[in-house]
Amino acid sequence: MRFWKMQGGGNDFVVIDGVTEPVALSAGRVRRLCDRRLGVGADQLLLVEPARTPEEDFRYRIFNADGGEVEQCGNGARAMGKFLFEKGLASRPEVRLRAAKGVITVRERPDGLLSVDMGAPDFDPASLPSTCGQLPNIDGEWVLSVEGNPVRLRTVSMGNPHAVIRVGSTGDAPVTTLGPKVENHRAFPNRTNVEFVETLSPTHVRFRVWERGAGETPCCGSGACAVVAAGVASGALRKDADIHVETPGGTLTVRWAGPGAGVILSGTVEKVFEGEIELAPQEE
Ligand SMILES: N[C@H](CCC[C@H](N)C(=O)O)C(=O)O
Repeated sequence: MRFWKMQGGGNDFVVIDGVTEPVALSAGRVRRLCDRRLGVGADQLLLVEPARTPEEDFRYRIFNADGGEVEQCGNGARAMGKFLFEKGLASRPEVRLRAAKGVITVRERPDGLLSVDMGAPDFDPASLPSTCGQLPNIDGEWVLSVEGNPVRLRTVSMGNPHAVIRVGSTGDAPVTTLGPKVENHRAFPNRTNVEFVETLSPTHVRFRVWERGAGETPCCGSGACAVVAAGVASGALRKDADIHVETPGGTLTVRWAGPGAGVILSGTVEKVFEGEIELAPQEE
């Protein structure tokens, strides 16, 4: 099976062309391809397939390293756009991708950055889905009990679920301890991504992320969108302005003009290498 290895902010992907010829992907095959010892290694696997309706140019499918197919991936959309442009499957400067929760448009900017309109955020906890709407709410934050301890968070759906937790400093945030407990909390029937965010100014945030189905990753595009949407909703971040979003793997620029507007995610993305991998048939 041929693939491209790509990364954006250190969030890395195996990208597969299912347009030129159909590709069958079982959860086991996805886990093998994403395995950093037994396969290529990646946070997610991205598969592009032919369009099914006139509203999109391609169908865009996302699988986490644990093999589960999910609704959205922002850095992945930017990588997929570059893949399609470089392989000549789409003509620059833009391409419409049908993700599980709607069509998103990826553009290559004159400065070479790839940007994507991720669509409007949904702050209704039920949209994640989650039962957080039944919890106490303090200043717009749900108070979730995690092993008896109160954790304040905002829920944001970008198509995929996000729980955004404010911290004093990302450096000592409990990403690997509290992250999985929130990811797998019964309040999130489909689990959730968990962001730990430190606001530095109305146009500058820093966050670390525990990703659903992948663990701590260096950068998360949809997470950056959720962080900025939550920050604008709380008044901590400026509306309709370029927000500088720092992650351990690199920086992204995110802009949200407010309710009803799409969240625009921009940043670099690169092809690391391309290759071919033999997979045993039993991994179908
Ligand atoms: N782990 C995410 C999918 C990948 C999101 C992230 N890599 C991004 O750039 O948006 C989820 O289960 O919803």
